[in-house]
Parts: sequence; C-alpha cells; structure tokens
Amino acid sequence: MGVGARSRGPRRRRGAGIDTQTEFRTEWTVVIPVKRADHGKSRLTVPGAGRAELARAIALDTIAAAVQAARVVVVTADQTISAEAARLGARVVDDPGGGIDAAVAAGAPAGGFRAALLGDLPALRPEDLAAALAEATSVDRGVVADAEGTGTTLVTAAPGTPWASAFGAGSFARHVALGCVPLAVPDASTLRRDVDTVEQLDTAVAHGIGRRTAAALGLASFRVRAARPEDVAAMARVHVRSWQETYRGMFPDAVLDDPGFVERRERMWANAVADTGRARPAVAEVDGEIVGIALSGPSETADAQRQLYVLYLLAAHQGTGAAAALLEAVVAAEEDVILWVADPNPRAQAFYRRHGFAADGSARIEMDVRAIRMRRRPD
Ligand SMILES: Nc1nc2c(ncn2[C@@H]2O[C@H](COP(=O)(O)OP(=O)(O)OP(=O)(O)O)[C@@H](O)[C@H]2O)c(=O)[nH]1
Ligand SMILES: C=C(OP(=O)(O)O)C(=O)O
Repeated sequence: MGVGARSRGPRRRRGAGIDTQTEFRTEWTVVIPVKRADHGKSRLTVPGAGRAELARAIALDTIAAAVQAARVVVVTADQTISAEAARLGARVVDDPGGGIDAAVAAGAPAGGFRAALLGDLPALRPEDLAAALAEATSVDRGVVADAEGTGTTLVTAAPGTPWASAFGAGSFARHVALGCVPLAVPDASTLRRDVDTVEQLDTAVAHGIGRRTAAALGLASFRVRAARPEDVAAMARVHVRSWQETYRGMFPDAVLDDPGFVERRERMWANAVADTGRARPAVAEVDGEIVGIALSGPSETADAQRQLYVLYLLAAHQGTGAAAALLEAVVAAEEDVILWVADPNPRAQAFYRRHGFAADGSARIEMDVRAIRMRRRPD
C-alpha cells in the first residue's frame, strides 16, 4: 500500500444530494481533464446554444457532481472553468499540453486511490460515481465503459499501482489491455452517459442533466423521480419549509415552528415510502438536492379513486415547471383524483385549475383554515 491509502476514520459525506450519515469511506482523488471550451465538443452542434458555453456547462456540471463524491483535481487551460471549478471546491492544475493522458497524469497524485473521470458527463450523479469508486477499492486498476461500450468514462488505480491511462476513441479495450478490471456499474448509471453528440446529449437530458447544462440548453433543470427511503429526512425538511413559506400568517406560528414538526413529517414520509403499491411518493431535485415533494394515495372517501395528499415546491423553485412534473408523477390522467387545497390559496388553486381540476363544492375547516376540495375526472 502506498501513501495516503485508506482513511480509516468516519467521514461525513459532502453535498446535500446524498445522505449525511457518518460512514467509513475510502478517500479518492478524482482527476477530471477538461479541454479549453473553445476547442472542445467539436461534434456537439445544438441550434440556439453556443458550443463553448455548452462545453463549459457540461464540464462544470460534471465537476459539481464529482466534488460531492470525492476530492477532485481539474486539469484545464480554460480560465473560466478553472475559476468556477476552484469555487466548487476542486483543486485546479494547468493543462501541460500533450493531450488527454498527459493532462490526467499531470493531475494525478503520486499515491493513494486515484481515478480519472471524463469531464463530459452532464447527467452524472454523485452517488453513481461514489458507487463505482467503492467497487474500485477492491482492484488494482478499474475501468468503466461508456454507454456504447467502446469508450471509457472512468479509470482507477489503487495505492501502489502506477498511474496509466489510454483515453481516446476505442479506449475501453486499451484500458482492459492495460490490466483494468471492468467495474460492476449498472448500464443505467449516469456515469456511463458521456456526451459527444446531440443524440448522446438527448439521452443525458432524459437521465436528468445538471443545472448549468440545462441553462445552456434553455431547459428547466429539475428532475422528478419516485422517492426512496434515503430521501425521507430531506423530504421532511422540504415539507416543513414549504409549510412555513406557504402558510405563515394563516396557520399559527406555534404550529409552523414546532420543533417536533420535522420529526413527525419524517415518520409520515417513511410510512409513505414503505407503503409501496398504495402510496406514490415523488421528489423533484435540482443538482441532487430535493426541492419539491408530492404524494398521492387511495382516496380517503369512496367517491373518488385517488387523492393528491401533498404537492409542495420550495418557493425559490416555483414557476420552473417542476410542480407540473411532480403532479404528473403521482397521478395519472386516467384516474379520478381529488385534493384539498387551502382557501384562499389563489396560486395553488390556479395551478390545479390549469391541470384540469375544478372545485367540487366541498369545504372543510382544518386548524382554523378553510380548505376546498378540487377534483379531476378522467376525460
Ligand atoms: N485537459 C485536457 N482535457 C482534455 C484533452 N482532450 C480531451 N480532454 C477532455 O477529456 C474528456 C473527453 O474528451 P473528448 O470526448 O474527446 O471531448 P472533446 O475533445 O471535448 O470532444 P470532441 O471534439 O468531440 O473530440 C472531455 O472532458 C475533454 O474536455 C486535453 O488535451 N486536455
Ligand atoms: C475520450 C474518450 O472518448 P470520447 O472521445 O468518445 O468521449 C474515451 O472513451 O476514452
């Protein structure tokens, strides 16, 4: 084993997108080579998006995800990328020239667990990189193929193994020839979604791209998906914050600021996530951080099929289309759906009307707040 091998102490994961549990992890240094943006992504022509701006956005989304999973060194001659990468917490090394392998070698530390990651993975999620690195701790050299199976997105080396890489077209076979073991990374991993062409960019968009790439493409940057057990704490926090943002002045402060509120919501979301088959909990994320929550379940009254129990988006993310995506994720067009909404809450009511709901005449008072029932019947 070389220097700086395993960190044996507990380490708190960085980044809000992944859980904040204390756990034992190996410390990796991930080197990300990035070409000057005005020279890169020559095959990526997207009408309406500047190539250099898009190339920079893709690289920075990759770096932003990677810094949440490992220590990162960025090797680049691009001044804008170096400044922003440093701000994201990466160390920056000037590109020595001589191509991608020379750039990676310039950034790779002499010892410890090292990896090289391509800088063109705009859909990369920190947990996918973390999972691949965890796999790689048990081999001297590891490699992850791109989605096509011919290129490489990640090369790893364990302490005591000299650094080597052979990136470029068809590099997967060369890396295997160098002794790299293909790591067990699912085909669907965002780590495999490198982007050189518009087709690959479209696929990456479907996986959920980072906010910089989305902005460069003029797209909304959120991603909606089914909730998982590890989301529960963040969902509870978003739930309470949304209540505070929406109902301040309407519900008593004692209710909104009750210190036990978050814990009760955690229990509620834990139950919802465990109730597979009946409950449909979903989250909206931006940059791996949960910013919206939704839940539907069987209707509490027999006259409808389904009920929308929760739909909240933090105020800063309203108007991005994420609420509509959350609604679509938890109720289907062919379902007869009811919901209760505070009255007055003109913004929410208008949102539901735009999505086919209408007040059905029922009203009730909850904690001194009037709520009305809205319903959407299938077409
Ligand atoms: N620092 C540095 N990074 C490089 C160099 N060549 C490629 N890269 C980076 O390595 C990754 C994969 O490179 P390519 O897929 O060939 O990307 P590209 O050169 O931007 O795109 P094409 O023009 O389509 O070849 C990207 O993150 C590039 O920015 C280099 O000479 N120096
Ligand atoms: C750099 C590589 O590929 P591409 O140029 O296809 O991104 C590679 O696969 O090593």
